[in-house]
Amino acid sequence: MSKSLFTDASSRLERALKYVSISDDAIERLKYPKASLSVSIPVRMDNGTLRIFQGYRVRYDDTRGPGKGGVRYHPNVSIDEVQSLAFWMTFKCALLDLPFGGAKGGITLNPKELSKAELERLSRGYIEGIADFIGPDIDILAPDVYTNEMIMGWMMDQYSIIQRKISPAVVTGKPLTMGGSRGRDTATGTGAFHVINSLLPKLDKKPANTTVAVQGFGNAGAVVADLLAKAGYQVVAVSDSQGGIYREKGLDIASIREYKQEHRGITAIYCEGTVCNIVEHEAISNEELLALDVDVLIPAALENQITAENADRVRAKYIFEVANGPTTSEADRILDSKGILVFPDILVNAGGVTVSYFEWVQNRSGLYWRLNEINERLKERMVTEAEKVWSFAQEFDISLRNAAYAQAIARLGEALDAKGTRDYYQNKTRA
Ligand SMILES: NC(=O)C1=CN([C@@H]2O[C@H](COP(=O)(O)OP(=O)(O)OC[C@H]3O[C@@H](n4cnc5c(N)ncnc54)[C@H](O)[C@@H]3O)[C@@H](O)[C@H]2O)C=CC1
Ligand SMILES: O=C(O)CCC(=O)C(=O)O
Repeated sequence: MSKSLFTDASSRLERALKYVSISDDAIERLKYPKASLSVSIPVRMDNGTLRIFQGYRVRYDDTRGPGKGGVRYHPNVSIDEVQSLAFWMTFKCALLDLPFGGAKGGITLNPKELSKAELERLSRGYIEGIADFIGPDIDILAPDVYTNEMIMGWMMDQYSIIQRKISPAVVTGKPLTMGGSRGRDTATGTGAFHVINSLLPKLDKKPANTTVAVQGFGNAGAVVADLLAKAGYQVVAVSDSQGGIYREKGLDIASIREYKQEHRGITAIYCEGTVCNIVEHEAISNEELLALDVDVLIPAALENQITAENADRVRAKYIFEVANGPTTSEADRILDSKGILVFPDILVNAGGVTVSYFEWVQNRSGLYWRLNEINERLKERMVTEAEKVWSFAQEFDISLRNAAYAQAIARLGEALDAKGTRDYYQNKTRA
């Protein structure tokens, strides 16, 4: 039987514990999710029938602050996946020193099959189901795969209706007009760009002689591809769920982004003003993209993409994980034995939750920041944490993943011990 995603995810905790000293009580607490909720969501479809959808929210840990994490709409969403994503959020928020714990949510569906009205009823129904489990000081939602600012707006509105007060801080990634933050839509890709652009020079890589392939051309992948191309990197391949495109001379990412917005798919296109032409390229599968002979590979779609089955075929020198959990722990060992450096998800994709934190702060203070203030603060945080992970890995000669986890675990251990085990309270209530 294959390992569950959560078993695989938690093996990262086990491995990194070697490099940090925290109490046995804290270790035990970190092995289990604090609370999980599963809800059935009845939705009246446009044709009059009633359909029941399955939704989840898991709050993995809230020792350092309220739970924080996105909501995914995807056919493969399961409690195992949501729990793993909530686990990763816990270590990500601790690594970036954000005053949040980790949480995540999801609904099992193919959102492309629903009309806009059905999606709205579903999103509001999800909030009805989990309203008692979330809140600005309890657990705060955000976008993830196949959810966006429109959906976040509906969720925030529904929560406010239930509470009978405007509660913008319960959801981040909202439309600007509903209290969203400038820069949240591009934050994940922008944060990843800063990590890549600040760490590659340490490996003597300059943009012009660095080729890049990006798997997943959504909110996270398209933005990082665009920023890398603008900075002079050679982005030679990109893909979405339908497959990918490869062009040895490099792709015009800005034109491909525009094309994708209008047509939903991707093609190698070059636009000058209003004139666009499809340029010669090779159509490749997602599997082929992962095996391209490039310097940098950026998985930015889903988990479990680089596994024991295909890790041996990876030829990139550096992997920057923009997706959550794209590399399995067995694949990690194979990549390591081939000398491929993996820059871990909990560092590389943390720009999204960092600007979500800024949005939450703005909602609570009522004072809204300019885009350049957001981007400067984001850059400063990402570069600082990337440097710390890099130096820790160098100092102890360990993988970047172990270095990132060790630092996050140290912060979590400190917070768990500061709260104590609450034995006194529990014994008293039992007596
Ligand atoms: N949106 C955010 O703020 C954050 C997202 N992430 C992670 O980044 C990854 C991507 O998320 P988003 O860009 O937000 O989602 P999105 O919904 O905006 O885009 C997903 C992209 O992946 C493509 N895709 C789906 N299945 C694929 C497959 N099997 N192979 C190749 N491409 C596939 C889709 O066509 C789409 O282009 C996820 O792992 C997510 O958890 C991580 C941190 C923050
Ligand atoms: O912005 C957030 O709160 C969380 C984004 C997210 O789901 C993630 O980082 O995986």
